[in-house]
Amino acid sequence: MAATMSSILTTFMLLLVSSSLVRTGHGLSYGHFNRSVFPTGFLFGAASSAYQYEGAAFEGGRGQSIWDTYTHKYADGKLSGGVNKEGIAFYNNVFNELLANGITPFVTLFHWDLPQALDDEYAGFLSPRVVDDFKDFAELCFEEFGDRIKHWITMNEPFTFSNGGYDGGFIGNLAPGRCSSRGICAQGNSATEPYIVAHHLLLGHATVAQLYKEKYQPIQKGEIGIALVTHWIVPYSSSKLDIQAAQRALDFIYGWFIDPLVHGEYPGIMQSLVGNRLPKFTKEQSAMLKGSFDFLGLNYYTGNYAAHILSYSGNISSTTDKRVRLSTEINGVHIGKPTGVSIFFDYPRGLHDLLVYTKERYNNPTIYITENGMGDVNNGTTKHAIEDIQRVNFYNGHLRAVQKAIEQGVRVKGFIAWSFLDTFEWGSGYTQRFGICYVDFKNKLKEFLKNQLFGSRIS
Ligand SMILES: N=C(CCCS[C@@H]1CC(=O)N(Cc2ccccc2)C1=O)N[C@@H]1O[C@H](CO[C@@H]2OC[C@@H](O)[C@H](O)[C@H]2O)[C@@H](O)[C@H](O)[C@H]1O
Repeated sequence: MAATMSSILTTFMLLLVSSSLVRTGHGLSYGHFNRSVFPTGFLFGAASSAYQYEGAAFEGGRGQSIWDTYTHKYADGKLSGGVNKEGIAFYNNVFNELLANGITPFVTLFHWDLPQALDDEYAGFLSPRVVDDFKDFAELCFEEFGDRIKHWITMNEPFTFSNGGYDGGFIGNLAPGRCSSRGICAQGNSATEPYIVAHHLLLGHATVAQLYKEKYQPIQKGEIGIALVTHWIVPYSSSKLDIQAAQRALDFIYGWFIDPLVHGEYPGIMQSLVGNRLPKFTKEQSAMLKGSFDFLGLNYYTGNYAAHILSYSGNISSTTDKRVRLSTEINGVHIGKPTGVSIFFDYPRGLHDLLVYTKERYNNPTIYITENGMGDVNNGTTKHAIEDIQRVNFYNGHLRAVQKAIEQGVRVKGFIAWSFLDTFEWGSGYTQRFGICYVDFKNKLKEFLKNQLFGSRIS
């Protein structure tokens, strides 16, 4: 199976902050708030991912991934099968072009598009065999690109891949579309498979991080990390049960991955509530996991309220195990300003609180915000879309939240917006626009800079 780079996370200079938006015409008067209020060297960027951006599903020697199967049904592989030289050439061109334009690439090795051949051969991340193939793929990338790529992210959101792909996740089903509900999924077991997949994702991450730090980092002088995601979770009420429920939700969503990375073990509450359905790390695996990152990538989109529930109906699953009811409103009042995505609300306080929580609970790690953004519904006019005032206000709020956390000692080194362009949004297709640049899907994918940000049209 030809190896294909799973995704590229690149940093573009995000002009939003550096243009210090002081415009009265649209009420966009933010006063003196621009990149100078951030530490010297603070990175601003915008993100992409291979499956969501590239298309060319059958070109350039590219192998099929589980997302090709998933979208083509509903909508490549081992190195022993040979290396796709066209793929290597493609990414050499991408990286060289970025660097030639003063852009620093952050490269994510796995952004959910597992080669279909590995899913066919041994059920992908349900098998420990994936760890060796992921290591081989990562080593190829370090060899081919490590002379120029100095910021590596092993994988994007292992939570979302585990929960969305194997438990009919919160943002809807993701590939490979396995879960317990036979009305939704043809196969799968939500009670066990999310935990098995997450376990192998963590071992894959730790194996690749160990390889890089032992064999490549001394020579290539780069850094390696992982990108995690969580909503910020607020207790639904001040009751002790709801306060405990909020912590439980964070442990089941965020702690599921950051605890093994920082402490070498799953959260205690997961071990007690999931029991023997939760895989166990050997002593060696625990030691390999603990501290297996130079930085943490954090993806943040919204806040949720958490209320305790005594029991749950339906299938036992990684979602119901936490015995929490998540919601986005209390008595009809939403946690933040609504966006074009019905489950995401503009709640910058949550990003601040998540950053301080991470500093205080997980030994103040180096952090990059590797994704933050809002979706608006793809049903307006192009003119309206490139005005994009709500997005400017969204980023203003979230950048201020980051700046406040930095002032409180959180070691945030960069902010990368999701996304550079409007793109394919997984289960939502092309119905939600997250781009800081507009793409006219009906007119040869013409790209537009946003008036508020850049004032003119490109290409
Ligand atoms: N979409 C995600 C996952 C965010 C949701 S996962 C999140 C964490 C969390 O606490 N919860 C709540 C939760 C947790 C557990 C159980 C139930 C509910 C989540 O669901 N991440 C990034 O978001 C970007 C925007 O994703 C869109 O978000 C809105 C969806 O409607 C749309 O389909 C999706 O593409 C993607 O394009 C990137 O590829 C992806 O890395």
